[in-house]
Amino acid sequence: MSSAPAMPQLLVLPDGRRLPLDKPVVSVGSDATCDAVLVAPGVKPSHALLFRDARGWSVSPAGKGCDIKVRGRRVDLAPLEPGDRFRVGTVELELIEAVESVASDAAEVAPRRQDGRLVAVLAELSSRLLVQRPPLELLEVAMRGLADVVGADVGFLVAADSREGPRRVLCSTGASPDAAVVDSLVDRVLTSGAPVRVADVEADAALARAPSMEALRLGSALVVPLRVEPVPLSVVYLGRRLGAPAFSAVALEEAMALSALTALLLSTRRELTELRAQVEGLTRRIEAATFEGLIGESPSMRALYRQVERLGPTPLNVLVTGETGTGKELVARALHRRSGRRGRLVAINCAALPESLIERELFGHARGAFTGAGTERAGLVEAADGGTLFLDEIGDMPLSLQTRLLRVVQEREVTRLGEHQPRKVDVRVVSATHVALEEAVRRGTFRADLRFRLEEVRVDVPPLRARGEDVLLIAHHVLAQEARKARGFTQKASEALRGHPFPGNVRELASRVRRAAVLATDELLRPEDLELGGDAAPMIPLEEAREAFVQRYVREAIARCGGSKKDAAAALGIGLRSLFRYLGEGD
Ligand SMILES: Nc1ncnc2c1ncn2[C@@H]1O[C@H](COP(=O)(O)OP(=O)(O)OP(=O)(O)O)[C@@H](O)[C@H]1O
Repeated sequence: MSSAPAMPQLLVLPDGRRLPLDKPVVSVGSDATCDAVLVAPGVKPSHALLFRDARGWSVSPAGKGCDIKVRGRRVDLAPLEPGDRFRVGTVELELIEAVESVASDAAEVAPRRQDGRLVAVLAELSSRLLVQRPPLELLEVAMRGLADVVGADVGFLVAADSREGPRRVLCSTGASPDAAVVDSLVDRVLTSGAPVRVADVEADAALARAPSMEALRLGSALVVPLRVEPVPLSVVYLGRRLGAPAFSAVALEEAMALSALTALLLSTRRELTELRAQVEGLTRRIEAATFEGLIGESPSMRALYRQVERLGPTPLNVLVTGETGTGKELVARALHRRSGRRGRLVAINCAALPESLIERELFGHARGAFTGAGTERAGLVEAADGGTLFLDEIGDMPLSLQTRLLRVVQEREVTRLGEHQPRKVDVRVVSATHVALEEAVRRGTFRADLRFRLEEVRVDVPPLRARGEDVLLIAHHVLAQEARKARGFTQKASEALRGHPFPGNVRELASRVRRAAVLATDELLRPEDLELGGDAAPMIPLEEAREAFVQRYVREAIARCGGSKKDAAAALGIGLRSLFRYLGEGD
């Protein structure tokens, strides 16, 4: 930049258009936001980037799989000379020098700062963020942008892992980098975090002898902090050569503003990257933790999957028990799918229909069996022949119908209403209940013989609050299905989900997440979005509240012990096994 201004260059597009290369980085691709938009086979939305540095222009692919050929050879990075042709996908482009008049205009104005440069640099940085360049590359764009905006002849990005740690030059523009790392100005800014402007180096004898000033023959310098990951501490060092106008106070302000904006953009990018990684990690976990539509990786759910795998192929009638919304119907369907039975799964909810309707639906009827029975009709028992009959809320089956049902399970035959001749059926019955059938038997509302027939084996579905992290996996799964703006949960929301007792179990969780996803406007859902603030918690039985509190307290203790369950158990005065039990992760 200190030498005579280079001749402006143009990029010649296939249709003859000439794009002036008047910013430090020019993007090429099929996306409308690119500087050079090329809609052609083999051109990716963001395909190539042209950079300008002290040596001139270079071209590089904008991402993986973006094919670029210079002089017939595939390249990852190649310098470009005027007259060079290169291929982006199937399209050939050419770099040429601008005509004399443009060059002389530029030379006449010879601007140290060009209008719109700041905006161009920011636009460049944001568009790079969108194509997910590695952070170091982004820092380089930021550093080059800063140098460009303030009209510096040289620029370095110097980083250190600690205030006293060794300094490293991560990237530079305009000069060999070694000089800056031992500079006292760099030390000063790295230690204090405050920017420094030296308007006239020669006025300060000590500074004038500083290695960078001597080696690079600098007349003025700006050093500004840049606080962004992945380097804990970094500074941008900008210099103008002896004889050039000194950096003004405005230049320092501009450099600071751009540095702050860069930091903001890069930290947003980091948050987004983290969120993406979190979502990808969870998606993989969800895939690995899914069994026949049930999601869960907790020991209790894994035990359930094993039980379903074992029982599925047997002819045993299964009673599925569990609180409301725990997934009993999903378990019944899993049992059917794992049964290998060729018939259908036919379901009926015994609590949802009046007695007469259940009777007709289940057992079918002959023509004229009752008023309105214009035609004969097979019932659900027959429809489930060769398959599975799922009787949901079996505890609500009216006593009068229980005898007929007993015949189905005991004799394997069904008699339609209005008929006398039984028909043979081969059904396996899976029933579900959220109330204890023993209790119903004791009260006299359920036949003991029917209970034993239906409960040849029992599968207990655990409540959601006893499934540890499963709540988060299911929450993420529901959120992903909604495909709204919200893509994850804040740390606090995750904690609130883990701590909530969920009396309505998975159904309650799913509806909370769905509602929050529809209403929320941010990328991360907060506890308030899920209505998991203190007051909104529903009243629950004391025993459940106690369990939930203990679980939350134990989790908090683990967090306070830096994640060590052993230390947390010791601090709480309980054994490790008890700690796991309180966490709902079994003995
Ligand atoms: N482990 C799970 N993973 C993902 N989704 C689940 C899981 N368990 C249940 N669900 C979903 O939660 C909802 C309620 O499940 P389901 O109807 O099977 O519960 P249920 O115990 O039969 O309820 P009820 O006692 O009210 O009949 C359904 O939308 C179901 O898909």
